[in-house]
Amino acid sequence: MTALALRVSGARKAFGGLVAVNDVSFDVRDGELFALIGPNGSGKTTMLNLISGALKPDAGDIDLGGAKISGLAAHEIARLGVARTFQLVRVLPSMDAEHNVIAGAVFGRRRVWGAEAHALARELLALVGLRGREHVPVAAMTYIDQKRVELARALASDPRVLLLDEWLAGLNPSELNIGISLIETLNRQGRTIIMVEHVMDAIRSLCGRCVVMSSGRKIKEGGVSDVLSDPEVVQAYLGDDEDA
Ligand SMILES: Nc1ncnc2c1ncn2[C@@H]1O[C@H](COP(=O)(O)OP(=O)(O)OP(=O)(O)O)[C@@H](O)[C@H]1O
Repeated sequence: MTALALRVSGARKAFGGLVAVNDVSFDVRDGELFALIGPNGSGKTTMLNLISGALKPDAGDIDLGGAKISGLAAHEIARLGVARTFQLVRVLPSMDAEHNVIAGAVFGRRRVWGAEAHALARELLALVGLRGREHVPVAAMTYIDQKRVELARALASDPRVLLLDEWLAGLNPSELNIGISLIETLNRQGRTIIMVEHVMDAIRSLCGRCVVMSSGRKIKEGGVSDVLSDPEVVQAYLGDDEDA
């Protein structure tokens, strides 16, 4: 059996009276492509923020490769091997694509500099479909290309766990197919990925296991096809539609 990459045990985070993440636990093993799903506002992004250290849990523990990371600062967690993309892309707009990726290489787990960092950046930009666009300022790129840059930057740190927060959102159907096969390629290369996603076809085709959150709680965990046909899960999503 492969090693444990990430363990979340009893994580809790409240914003005032609102418990956004309520006693959530799950394990992700090395090499897994794992989904965190649930209706809008169920706590998925907050859970990613707890893992990456953008927020500190009020209770519970998060371990990376068996070592406790909860409570550490975000930059320390990044160094230890957690990288992420954001729901609303965060790139350095005045810099070109290559320098954005180099920034990831410098601050992550794999610290490379100089010519090695440039070569790594070019390799990763090619992997995400941006060969030949290394020197385009990111501000001049389309949204999908900015997402690609952000993903390449996250990969540049060689993370043990990669967090993708709705990376496929906003893509048109052909971009979506490209995005899905890119994530599949990353996982086939051995990358451990936790994806928060609303595109269910992508979850079905990509992920082995998932956790479903609703109102801050984990309501289901298991194989994707079993979980998505579970009546409680269907009801959680239908309830969300009625609220919308
Ligand atoms: N910084 C914050 N301050 C106060 N409330 C917050 C904060 N961040 C999130 N929340 C609230 O916590 C709850 C969970 O939000 P979160 O963004 O984690 O959900 P989500 O499942 O990622 O939603 P979506 O699918 O819409 O992105 C929501 O009610 C949200 O309004």
